[in-house]
Amino acid sequence: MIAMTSTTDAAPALRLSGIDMHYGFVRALDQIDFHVMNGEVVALLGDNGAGKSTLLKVMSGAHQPTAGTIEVHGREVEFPSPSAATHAGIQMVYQDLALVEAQDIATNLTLGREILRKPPLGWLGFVDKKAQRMRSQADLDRLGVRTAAMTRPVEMLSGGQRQVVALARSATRVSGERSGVMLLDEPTAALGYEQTKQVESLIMRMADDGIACVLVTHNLPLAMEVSSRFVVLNRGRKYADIPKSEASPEALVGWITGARPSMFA
Ligand SMILES: Nc1ncnc2c1ncn2[C@@H]1O[C@H](COP(=O)(O)OP(=O)(O)OP(=O)(O)O)[C@@H](O)[C@H]1O
Repeated sequence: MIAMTSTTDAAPALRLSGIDMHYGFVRALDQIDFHVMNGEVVALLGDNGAGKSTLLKVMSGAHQPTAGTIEVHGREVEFPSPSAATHAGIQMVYQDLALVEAQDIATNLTLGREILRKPPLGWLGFVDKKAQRMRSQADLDRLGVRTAAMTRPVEMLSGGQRQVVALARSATRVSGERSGVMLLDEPTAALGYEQTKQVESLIMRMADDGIACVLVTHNLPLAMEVSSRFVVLNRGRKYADIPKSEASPEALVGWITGARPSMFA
């Protein structure tokens, strides 16, 4: 259920306040405040077990927080399920796990937004494969993504190519939505140089289109390249919130390893 309060355009695309999350006796998140504006890429950094994935799962409706509130464009919301978050314009990239192996790239890119053939075949649910291929290719061209031929089944793609297709699919779903928020969990894990560069430019293009992006990654060069702000978690607490102008790789490593004192304790 989505509870509505007032909305303002200056409000963050997504804001979390006072978020606690427990796994049994483990306190994975402790009073986390977080926000991301439209057109901003926020890197969520931290050592193993810091709470990054848990926070992303709270944002995507996969986990319900023990305490705290979530707002989308100034409206207080509740995400009892991932579909409630998707309905509010929040897309989580599930990488290759959510692709349909036996189907081709175009079919995967248009899942849930199929183009039907003209009636009467369209009334019976027959899809227009040619139109789907053309739209998928146009979407990928617009996003600057190059993969295999649109007719290639996903099961014949490399792990890296699958990741790029999954990311592109989320990008096409979220683009054009005023409140679009993209959640990316390690989007370049297992990617080669060329595909990592494609993912970098895809993230920057989404931000240019006004999409709010939250990037969880251990890949500091990627984070430095695309992010406008860096939020560091440490043992479930927000440890630092650093604008790009103050961030250097050395400083970020210092915050991640806990060597520097907290600005926000
Ligand atoms: N399903 C679970 N059950 C119990 N504890 C969990 C579960 N998932 C995560 N945790 C614990 O919650 C804390 C935060 O884990 P989380 O996966 O969010 O960290 P992370 O920052 O994403 O780590 P990594 O970089 O290693 O993926 C850790 O102490 C972890 O052991």
